[in-house]
Amino acid sequence: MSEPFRFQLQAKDGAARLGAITMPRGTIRTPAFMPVGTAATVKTLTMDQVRGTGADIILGNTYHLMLRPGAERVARLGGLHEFARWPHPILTDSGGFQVMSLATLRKLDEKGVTFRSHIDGAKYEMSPERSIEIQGLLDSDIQMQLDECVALPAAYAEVERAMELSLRWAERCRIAFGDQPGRAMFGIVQGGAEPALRERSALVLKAMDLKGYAVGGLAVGEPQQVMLDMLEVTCPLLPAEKPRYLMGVGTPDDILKSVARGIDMFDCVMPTRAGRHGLAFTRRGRVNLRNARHADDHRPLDEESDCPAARDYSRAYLHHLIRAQESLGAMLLSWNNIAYYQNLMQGIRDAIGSGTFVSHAEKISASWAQGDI
Ligand SMILES: C=CCOC(=O)Nc1nc2cc3[nH]c(NC)nc3cc2c(=O)[nH]1
Repeated sequence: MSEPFRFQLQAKDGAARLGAITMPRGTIRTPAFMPVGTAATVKTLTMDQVRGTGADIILGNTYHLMLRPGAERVARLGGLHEFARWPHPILTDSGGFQVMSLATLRKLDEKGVTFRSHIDGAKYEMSPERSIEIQGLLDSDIQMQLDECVALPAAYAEVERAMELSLRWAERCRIAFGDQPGRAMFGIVQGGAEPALRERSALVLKAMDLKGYAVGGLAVGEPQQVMLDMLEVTCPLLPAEKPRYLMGVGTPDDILKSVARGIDMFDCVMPTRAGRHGLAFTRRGRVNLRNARHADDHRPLDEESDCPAARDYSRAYLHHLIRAQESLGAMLLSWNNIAYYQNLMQGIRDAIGSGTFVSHAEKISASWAQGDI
């Protein structure tokens, strides 16, 4: 096979990049949005629906899957792609972030994190080596290093300690991952809102010559401008010929502004979580279907959409389903929102390809500001 993991930069428009990652299980068109498939499912949607929205890759969560159904069990069942019937690329997180936000009785030291399951209280130890082993058992295509992400604001010394630990863990993950053609391991740049720490983290990870680089430690409570400032510090220090992944981001506005600063990959629970709570993303802005003003509105969310959830159902019906807490409501809005995000990404890719990204981003943002829609 040709190069088993290849990132091609196809065009640039300012700092925005158009590219493609080619892997054995398929090609990921960048800038890319990765729907979050936490427990081997993109909540409420079939994988055919997810694929139908244009997604090239989904995200799986190591923390959830190691607890239930268990990494060894998923391996016995043929790996995550077979288990969940998603034959395309999957990126798995290392579990670190989830452990620190979901597990109880967590302890973190040089060797890794120890914690109790939020499901049954069982005790687990997660070292950098075990995190890579689990991601391999899941048959993950893009694996993440184990890292420590600190919530912001945080003291400089705390951010520095976590960043240096994450660098030592990156090296241990690099060694544990070894050489797996067709798979990739990404490093995660840490450093909080401190330019000097971001610079050190980026340069040390760059020297490890990894296949791709995530920017972590952001979208953890800081203002959007702080996040964007850290991207302007970090992205220029990362190798231009490697993909850059901004973790946990974000709203459509976050994505436009982060693409403009050199980010290639995104993941966020926003479209599916908001959908389950009745919030619809549309070309003209957000629509809260819980609101009674939709009770008699026979219009669909977007008559021009290629997604049935946006085109074929009245707002009145969606309002009814959400108010009645019918599961079809959560499914249709999650479907609409994932389709909206994928259409947003396709528009971004087309604009970078034609050198019109700046005006495209302005047009998209202006269309949201139409208020009452
Ligand atoms: C798939 C992700 C790979 O996860 C890891 O292995 N570690 C990791 N995950 C993060 C997830 C985040 N979500 C947000 N905001 C919603 N900020 C995040 C920051 C990190 C981070 O610094 N590290």
